[in-house]
Amino acid sequence: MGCAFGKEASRREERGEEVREAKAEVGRGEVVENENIEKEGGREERRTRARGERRRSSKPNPRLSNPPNHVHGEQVAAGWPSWLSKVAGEAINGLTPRRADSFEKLDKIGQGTYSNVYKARDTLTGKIVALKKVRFDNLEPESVKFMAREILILRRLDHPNVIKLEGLVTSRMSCSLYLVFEYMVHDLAGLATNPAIKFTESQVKCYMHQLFSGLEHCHNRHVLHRDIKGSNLLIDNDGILRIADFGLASFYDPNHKHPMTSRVVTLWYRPPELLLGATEYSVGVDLWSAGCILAELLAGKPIMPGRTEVEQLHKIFKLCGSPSDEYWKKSKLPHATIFKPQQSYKRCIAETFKDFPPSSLPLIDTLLAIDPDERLTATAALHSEFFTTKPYACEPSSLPKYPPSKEMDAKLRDEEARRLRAAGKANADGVKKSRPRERVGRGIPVPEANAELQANIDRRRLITHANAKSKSEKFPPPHQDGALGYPLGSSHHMDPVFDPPDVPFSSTNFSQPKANIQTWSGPLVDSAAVGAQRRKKKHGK
Ligand SMILES: Nc1ncnc2c1ncn2[C@@H]1O[C@H](COP(=O)(O)OP(=O)(O)OP(=O)(O)O)[C@@H](O)[C@H]1O
Repeated sequence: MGCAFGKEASRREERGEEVREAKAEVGRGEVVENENIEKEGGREERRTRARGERRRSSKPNPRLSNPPNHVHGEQVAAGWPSWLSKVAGEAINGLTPRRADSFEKLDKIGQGTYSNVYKARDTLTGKIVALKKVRFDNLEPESVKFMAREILILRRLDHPNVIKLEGLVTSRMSCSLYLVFEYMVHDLAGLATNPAIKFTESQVKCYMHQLFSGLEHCHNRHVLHRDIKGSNLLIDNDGILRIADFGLASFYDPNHKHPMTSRVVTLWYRPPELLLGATEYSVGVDLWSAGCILAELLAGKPIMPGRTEVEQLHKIFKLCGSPSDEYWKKSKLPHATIFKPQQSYKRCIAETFKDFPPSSLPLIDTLLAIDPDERLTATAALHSEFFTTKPYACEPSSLPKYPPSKEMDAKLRDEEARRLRAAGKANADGVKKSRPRERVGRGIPVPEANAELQANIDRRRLITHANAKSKSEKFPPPHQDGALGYPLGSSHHMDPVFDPPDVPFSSTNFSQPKANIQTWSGPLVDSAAVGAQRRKKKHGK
């Protein structure tokens, strides 16, 4: 997407339109379900109509509209702040807020683009919970509406493999809102990236079975998650996996395809149709991500860690084959002409993953189909050979009890390792100075994928802080994506030069996990200290 968008985006930025356009992108994308969320007023509506885009109905969407006055009054009387009831009345309908002082905050356990997550004790029940504190910049209606959509979606779902919203915490005078969830001690990314943990085939089946069951439920309830990745798959101490973070999720209508934004799903797990700009898509997007996760669990590392959208598509085509001419013609994807590779690639899933259990290959093959219509549904995946041949999925309760492990811990571990490597390198440099010949023939270091991911996350945070809180801005705007190694104004064609050499997936070892794994990853960030640091920075600016 690099430079065509990049130039356009810089021009827009010059005109001061970037933020507005980002919102409009979401507005265009989700006209039907989120009509009232994403429309900003008459001007936007006129623009949509002028484009001739389909609108299901001119009636307000009752799920998302402001409540009538008497409901608003009732909600305020029940303890909800007026700003929340005005903008997100439907999302909180029928609920009563819990008071913040009925929870005891214990630790900060996670940080998202627009939230901080804390471990806390419910003082009424003694239960340990996770409190997701949603940040609102000046109570901007846009960000409140996004959070309202997340709440509405969470309330629509009820399944053992989907995180359960247990309540909301706020008060009439409060400017913040906490979402209460059951506390989950691990996430799949944290476990999968722990070098001390190697999953067996039946353990991989156990996690994947739970993922497909959760996805089946979401899709049956007409919810697309749109950000399936390891760090959003939370796992408790009984081995139960729950799909979490519905911040990018959307309702969809399987019978009436409607346009949605293509700027969703974390890059490594983003399907080709979204990279190519598709705005009409369906459950296939989540199934592509699930296919990436299945292969990642078996390989022991992410299978397509692209650094830019261009590089991501290139990695996809190299593994999954470049699309046929028929597909290019049929799909009419907006960026097809820009991204069509000059060279065609043969699909090589079976060769690349030759060491994987044989029953996994047909499943991976169909989940990673370039054409989303060819991907299995979650229900079909659950009935696939992968789950019906031995070794069967183990029981979640038989999974080993791991020490707490989250992607955040893995990042801290990576940072520590990097720090140690840097320190070692500094020492070695001192030594090398006296022995220059040793430098000859040194290997090229393996690219640090997580550093890229971290850079992305940091940039996402920057963007989110800088702009209005549109969830579509979680991903770098195209002109910034260009800055990641795809210079503005250079060729749009994918050139293998941009793709670092891939490491083959050859030595996967399905060994039993070690019994006594002690890989505690250091103290969690002290929220008070972080808060103080942030305040300092803010005032320092
Ligand atoms: N129920 C929970 N139990 C334990 N930890 C949790 C829970 N929910 C979230 N977390 C932790 O907090 C982190 C951020 O939560 P979440 O992904 O919901 O927020 P977000 O702002 O939408 O994040 P992102 O920017 O990644 O989309 C998660 O990666 C996870 O580590």
